[in-house]
Amino acid sequence: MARPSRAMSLVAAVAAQWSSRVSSVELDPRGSFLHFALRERARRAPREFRDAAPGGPTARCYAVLVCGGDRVPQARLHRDLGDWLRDRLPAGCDPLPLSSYLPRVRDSLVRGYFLRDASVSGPPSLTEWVLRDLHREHRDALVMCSYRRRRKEEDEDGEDGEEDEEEDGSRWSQHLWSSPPEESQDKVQVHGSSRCLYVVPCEAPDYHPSVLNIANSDVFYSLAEACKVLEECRDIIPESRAVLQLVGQTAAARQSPGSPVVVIEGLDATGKTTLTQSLREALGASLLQSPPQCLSPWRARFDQEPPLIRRAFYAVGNYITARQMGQGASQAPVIVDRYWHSTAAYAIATAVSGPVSNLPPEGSELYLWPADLPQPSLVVLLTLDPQERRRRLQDRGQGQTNEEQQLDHNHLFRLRVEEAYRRIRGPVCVAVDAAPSADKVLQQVLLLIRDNCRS
Ligand SMILES: Nc1ncnc2c1ncn2[C@@H]1O[C@H](COP(=O)(O)OP(=O)(O)OP(=O)(O)O)[C@@H](O)[C@H]1O
Ligand SMILES: Nc1ccn([C@@H]2O[C@H](COP(=O)(O)O)[C@@H](O)[C@H]2O)c(=O)n1
Repeated sequence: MARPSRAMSLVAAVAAQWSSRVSSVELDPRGSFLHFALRERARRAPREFRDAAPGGPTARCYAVLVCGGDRVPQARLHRDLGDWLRDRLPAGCDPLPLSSYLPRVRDSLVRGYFLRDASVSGPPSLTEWVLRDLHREHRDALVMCSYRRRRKEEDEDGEDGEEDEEEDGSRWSQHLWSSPPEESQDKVQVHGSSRCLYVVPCEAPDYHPSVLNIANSDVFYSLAEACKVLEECRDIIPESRAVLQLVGQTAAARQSPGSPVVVIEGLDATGKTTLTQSLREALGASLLQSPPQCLSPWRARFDQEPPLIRRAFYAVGNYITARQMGQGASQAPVIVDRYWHSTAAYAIATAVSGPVSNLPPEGSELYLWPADLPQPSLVVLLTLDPQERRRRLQDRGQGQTNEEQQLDHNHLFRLRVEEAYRRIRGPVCVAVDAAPSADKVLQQVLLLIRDNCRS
């Protein structure tokens, strides 16, 4: 695993803020969460925590949070960490996505994994040995904690005289690993002071925790913000230099081209390629795409990267396409296959899990168009029912990208992408049913262009 290079500062900051932070564990991809907070006074752990935690006197849970170092190596460490843990941990100890954040505080979220260890062999169990190795190697980049059930005799009455009535203990405590765990006793040193914190109930957050960090981590609202990420990648991903060079050659795009610019959006296999080609012929238009052709040599490379880097690449692609739009539209109409709506909708729908209700609320600034990105004259969203889309995908018989496969397998993800498309503002997209024949869809879109675009 790659190591983030510097800074203990965020690690220390997170450790110092425990009693203000909320932890949210994603129990399954359908979006059910366990939320808990930490307090110094003894209290019962929330019911969901007790239900999720394994039973038995040696049961432990663990949290591993990635929060030291610069954001690029941090994002890559988080990506690698999940696979690393899955490869090494015993069966039944699957890493669950964990977010730790200050409620309603933008950019306060740090990510990691929550582990439930039901081993009867410990402590220390095999899981704990694996985590000790990890901690040794990434002490500057990871915050690690263990959680254990309290024995009845350990605690006095808790808040409001609440007693720990259950025989096996309904209180759980968190212990932060800051000294080498082998040397630690029951109470692990917490940045110089010895204390344990109790796992306590808390309110569910207003929105999905990831919403706090979407701006300029998943969705970039200016060329400068996207380029900053690629600049930070220069040494780790040499291909980012080539991409930055191309952007450097991109003169500021013109905001008001002469002829209409029409963007066609939609999920895979909804008929974008078919329609854009027919529109080109029908209107004598030029045809563009985002990401633009000139970025094709690097696309697969950036598709392997975590969202921070991958999304910055697609964001930059829109600005290059925008310049081409400005040039093309001075002569004839321009048709564009995907643009900003795709970049933002997929990014938001991936950052947020679970049902559509977990998306940032309608009207959120996260759906706003970047001020420095030229807007097209019209955005058409092709919609198709899932069965027909799957049939078209199968008929076409090409390989699918990971995200396409996810769309197929994950009904909720598809719904989130479609809803995010609809919520984006700048130009809003006009939905067109793509189920009729290709010619009928073409005729309908030609009508829309005639009614909505000045030439
Ligand atoms: N209106 C239509 N009716 C029936 N089949 C269609 C229609 N439009 C396109 N198809 C067929 O559906 C398949 C997918 O179409 P197309 O490649 O145009 O979609 P796409 O949105 O560009 O996909 P991707 O985003 O994955 O490139 C193709 O086999 C195409 O021939
Ligand atoms: N403007 C864009 C275009 C695409 N993406 C990402 O690429 C995937 C879909 O691309 P296809 O070639 O299959 O059409 C999709 O998963 C998006 O994440 C983008 O972000 N911005």
